[in-house]
Amino acid sequence: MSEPAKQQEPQKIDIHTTAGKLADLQRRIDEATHAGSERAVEKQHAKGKLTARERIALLLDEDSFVELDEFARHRSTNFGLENNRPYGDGVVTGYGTVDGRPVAVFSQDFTVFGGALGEVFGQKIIKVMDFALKTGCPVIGINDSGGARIQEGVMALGMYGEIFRRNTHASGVIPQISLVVGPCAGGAVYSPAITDFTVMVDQTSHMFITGPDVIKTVTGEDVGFEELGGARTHNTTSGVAHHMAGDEKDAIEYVKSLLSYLPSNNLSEAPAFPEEADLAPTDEDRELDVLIPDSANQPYDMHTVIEHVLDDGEFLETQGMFAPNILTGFGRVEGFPVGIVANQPMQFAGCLDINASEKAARFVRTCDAFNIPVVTFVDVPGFLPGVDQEYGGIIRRGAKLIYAYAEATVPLITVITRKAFGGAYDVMGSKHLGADLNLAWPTAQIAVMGAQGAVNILHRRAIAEADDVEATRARLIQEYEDALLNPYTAAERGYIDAVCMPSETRAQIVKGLRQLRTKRESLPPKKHGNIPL
Ligand SMILES: CCCC(=O)SCCNC(=O)CCNC(=O)[C@H](O)C(C)(C)COP(=O)(O)OP(=O)(O)OC[C@H]1O[C@@H](n2cnc3c(N)ncnc32)[C@H](O)[C@@H]1OP(=O)(O)O
Repeated sequence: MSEPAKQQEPQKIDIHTTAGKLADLQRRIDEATHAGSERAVEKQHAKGKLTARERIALLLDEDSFVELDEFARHRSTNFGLENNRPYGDGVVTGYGTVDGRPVAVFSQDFTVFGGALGEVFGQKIIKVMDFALKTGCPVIGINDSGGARIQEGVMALGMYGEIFRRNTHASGVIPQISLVVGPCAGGAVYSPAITDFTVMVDQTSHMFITGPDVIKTVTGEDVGFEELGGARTHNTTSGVAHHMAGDEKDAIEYVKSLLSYLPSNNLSEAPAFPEEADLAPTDEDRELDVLIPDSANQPYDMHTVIEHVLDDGEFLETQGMFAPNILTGFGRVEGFPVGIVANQPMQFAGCLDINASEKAARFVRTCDAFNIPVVTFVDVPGFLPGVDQEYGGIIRRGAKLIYAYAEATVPLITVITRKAFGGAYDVMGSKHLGADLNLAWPTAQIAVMGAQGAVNILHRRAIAEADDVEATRARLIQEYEDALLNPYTAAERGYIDAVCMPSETRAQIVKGLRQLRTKRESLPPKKHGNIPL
């Protein structure tokens, strides 16, 4: 249990006078803002962590924070809790602005009851979430907590359930961002998991359902906090987190950057800084004309393509450390936010696998929910082969990406830079799934499969019977490449709207997005779809 906050010297305040009542309020405010003991604050700082209020101060514009429920406190009498009733009950909630735009925030205070969530604590979070939903502003949850307050039992669990329900109802209506800057354990992890983005800090953030001790007892596995649920693990292995920050300041800056691309709610426009682009190809644009290697097996960095298209080359990557074979993130074109999805030939040759499919699907749905156009860059040789992929459910999990593109009604522009083979061609924002503008570079190869595989299947017998096997194979490969590995067969059928020079890509995307700004499309009415989960 936390130490009671250091009591101030009793002041001679006559609360029967106006001056006394004002002084009494001041005293209470002071008590509320110093709810955690000095020792607990020192411990917090010693761990390299900020306090709940310091975090809010860093996140919000100066002097913009308006606190709610500062004087709320628990009414629990279990285990002597009645002798320790700090104002605020261990969570600071309220609203304010980030870059002048309204947001709601809750910040769990580890210096009070280890940030553990009780009934009143939960009610405060619920209230501020409801407030955010009613006013249509993003909610940022700062998580640093020992989880359900043990002394309050089922009331704490009930509150978590209420929070999860609100997270779900707010999903796709207002942006929800979780900053995990300390422990977030047990079922408590499911609130951040439902939100749109989770940001963690290296070494000081931990998320897990069951901790190392329980795991050791149940399964015998030896694992430390960091390896089990640290920021690196959730950014590289589980995909739970979207960014690993070096410290809390960096984490908060990332949250602010994310907010700069997102609208306040699903009915409002994302922040834009319109600036008419110069469409004449520049020397920088022409760098793309020499990007694609002559050999189809040689990789290149898809970041280069993305940065050539986005304003000032600025790309805010999400889940940059997870499934690096696909890139997702935000940027601007002519000052308007866009979401980017792109195969990355530098990793697994850009193949789609389970992780990449889920990462991209979630991102496309986030963009669609918040009316942010999606620009997709395609260089995909297919799905990653492997028994573990099949057993892991690549069929149902890969299907999520199809589902995400097919139900998206935001402007969709797709550019095929090189390979678009097999089912992966369909999946990656194809015309057939509903993309509005599909472009291809002259280097595009749109086909059922690559030349080697195709020739082995189509001409197995001819190759086996040939006098010169290698020469025959080479000739057949050449024939296949010349006949099918190009963008023109697709262009003949209108599956590709235009084949353009790589250096024209930026101008094509600018013009396309201008035209699509008035796009309106709706899906058949239904309660909700049944995305393969
Ligand atoms: C639907 C949601 C269901 C759930 O949340 S189930 C999960 C329940 N929570 C847990 O199992 C985590 C319990 N806590 C811990 O393991 C550790 O406290 C934790 C989070 C790793 C932090 O460790 P340390 O940094 O060493 O800090 P510490 O243990 O000294 O804790 C600081 C003060 O906070 C208190 N505290 C932490 N978790 C609490 C809880 N759940 N309920 C009530 N009090 C809790 C702890 O007793 C300590 O108090 P004090 O400063 O000694 O007075």
